[in-house]
Amino acid sequence: MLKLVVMLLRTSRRALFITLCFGLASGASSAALLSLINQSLQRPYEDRTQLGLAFCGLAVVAMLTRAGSQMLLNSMHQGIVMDLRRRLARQFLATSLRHLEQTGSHRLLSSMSSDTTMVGVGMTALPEVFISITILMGSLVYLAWISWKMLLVMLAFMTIGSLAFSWATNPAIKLRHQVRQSENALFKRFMSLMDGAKELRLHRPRRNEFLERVLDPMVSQIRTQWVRAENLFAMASSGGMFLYMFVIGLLLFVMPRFAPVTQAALVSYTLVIMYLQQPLNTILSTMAYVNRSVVALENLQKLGLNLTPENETPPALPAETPARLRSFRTLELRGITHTYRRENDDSSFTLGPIDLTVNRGELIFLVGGNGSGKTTLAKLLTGLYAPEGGQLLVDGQPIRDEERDEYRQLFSAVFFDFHLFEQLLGLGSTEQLDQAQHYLSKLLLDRKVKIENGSFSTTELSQGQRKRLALLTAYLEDRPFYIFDEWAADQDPSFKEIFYKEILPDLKRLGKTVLVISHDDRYFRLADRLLHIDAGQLTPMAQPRLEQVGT
Ligand SMILES: Nc1ncnc2c1ncn2[C@@H]1O[C@H](COP(=O)(O)OP(=O)(O)OP(=O)(O)O)[C@@H](O)[C@H]1O
Repeated sequence: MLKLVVMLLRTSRRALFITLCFGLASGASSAALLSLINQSLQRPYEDRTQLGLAFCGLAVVAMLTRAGSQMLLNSMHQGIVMDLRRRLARQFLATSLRHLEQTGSHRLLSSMSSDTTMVGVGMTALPEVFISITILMGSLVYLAWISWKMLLVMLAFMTIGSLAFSWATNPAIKLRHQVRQSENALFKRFMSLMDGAKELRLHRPRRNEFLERVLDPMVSQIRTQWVRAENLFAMASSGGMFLYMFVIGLLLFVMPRFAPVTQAALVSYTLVIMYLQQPLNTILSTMAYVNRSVVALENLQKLGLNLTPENETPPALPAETPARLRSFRTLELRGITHTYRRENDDSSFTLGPIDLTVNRGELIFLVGGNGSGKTTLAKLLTGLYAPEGGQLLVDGQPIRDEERDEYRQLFSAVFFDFHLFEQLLGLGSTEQLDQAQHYLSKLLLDRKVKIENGSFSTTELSQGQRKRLALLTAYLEDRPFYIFDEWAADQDPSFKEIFYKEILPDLKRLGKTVLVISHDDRYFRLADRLLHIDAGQLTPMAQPRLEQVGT
C-alpha cells in the first residue's frame, strides 16, 4: 500500500492536495451540521432562527464541497489511469523482446487493460480513505469532548471490529489473487477463440470441445472464486455493521441501566455515532478497492512492468544512429549463444556458439531446415535478443547493453510474423511519401493501395500483398542492413523472380547489406555467400543443385 501512496504523491501531488482540501471542507461542514443539529435539538423551537440560517448555509457549503471533491476525484482517476497507460506502453517497449515472448501476450494484454484500471481505482480511493480517516478522527475528538467514557467504549469496539475484519478478509484477498491468475488464463483462451476463428467454424466437434472443455470450465471457475471472495468481503462488512449496531443498542438500552445518563447526552452520543458510520463505511469499502489495486500492482510487477517511481521509463533516444555505427565495415558475431528454455519442460534449444562476420554490402542467404535456428540467428544479429554468451562487434568494437537500441537502428527487417502498421510511422517526410508512391507501382500495388495523409488507404489485402507493403516500408526506412525472413514464401512465381532478380540486386547496388532467409534453392546462386544452419550450428553448405539454378 505504501507503494500506492508514493505513486500517488509522485504523479498527482497538486490534484491530491486540492482534492484533500475540498474533501476535508466537505467533512468539516458535515460535522458542523451535526453539531448544529445537536444544539438545535437541545433548544426551544423559538430560539432556533439563527441556527436555522446557519444550517442552510452549511448545507450549501457541504453540498458544493462534496460535489467539488467528487468531480476532482473523477478527473484525478482518469488522469492517473492515463498516466499509467502511457508509462506502461513505454515500459513495454523498454522490456526485452525475449521477456515479452516468455510472458505471453495474453498476460500482458490482460494486465494492460484491467490491472492499470484497477491501480487507478485504488490510487483514487486513497484520498477518500485519507479524508474519511480525518473525519473519523475529528468525530472521535468531538465524542471525547462529550464523554471520554463513550470514546473508550467506541475505541474498544473499533479495535475489535478492525481486527475481526482483517482476519475475515485475508482469505478473500488470497482468492482475489487466484481470480487474477484465472483471468490471465481466460484471456489466453479468448485469444485462441479469436485466432482460431476459422478452425473452430470449420470443425463442429472441435468447436464444441473448445467451448465445453477449454472455455466454460475457466469461466465458471472465475465465477466461483469471484463470488466466494466478494461474499467473504460482504460478510466481513456486514459483521462490521452488526458490531456498529451492537454499540448503538448497548448505548441506548443497556448503558442507562448501569450509568445514569441524561436524555440530551444520549441523543448527542447517538448522533455522533450514527454520523461516524459514514466515514467508517467509506474506509471499509474503499479499502477493498485499495486492496485490489495492490494485487493489480503486484501482478504488473510480476510481469516485469514496474510502474513504481524508482523504475522510471528510460528517456527517449535520438532518432539518428551514431555515424560510427551507420558507417560500419563489418558486423561480427563472436561465440554468440542463445537457449530457449521452457517452463515445466526439459526440452530446450540452443543456438551457437556462432562465429560469423558480415561485410558491408554483402548479399547473404541463410538456409536450413524448419526449426534449425534461422530466425533466432536473425534476432540475435539484429540485437532483438541479447546474446546469453559471446559478443556482437561493429568494426571490432563490442556493442554494450546500453548501445543495443542504437545498434538495432541499423536494420530494416521483414520477419515471417511481421506486423504492418496502417500509418507510415516515422516516415512522413514529403520525399519519403513521394518515394512510397514510386515503390507502390514497383511492387505492383498501385491499383490496390493509395497513400493518403501518411497512411495506406487499406491493409486489408492478401498475405502476399501485405508482405509487399511491409517491403515498401522497409525500402523507405533506408537502413544499411536488410533482413528478409522467408519473405518470398507467400509470393507468386513471377514476383519471386522480381524479388530475387531485381529487388535484391537493386539493394546490393545501393550498397545495402542483405541477409535473406530462404528455402528457394533455385535462387541460391545469386548470393555472395550461402550460410547453412543445422540444429543451431552453422555448418558447411552442400553444393546447391545448379541444374535448377536460374532457370
Ligand atoms: N519463442 C520460443 N520459445 C521457445 N522455443 C522457441 C521459440 N522460438 C523458437 N523456438 C525453438 O527454437 C528453435 C529454432 O527456431 P527458429 O524460429 O529460429 O527456427 P527457423 O530455422 O527460423 O525455423 P522455420 O524455418 O520453421 O521458420 C525451434 O526448434 C524451436 O523449438
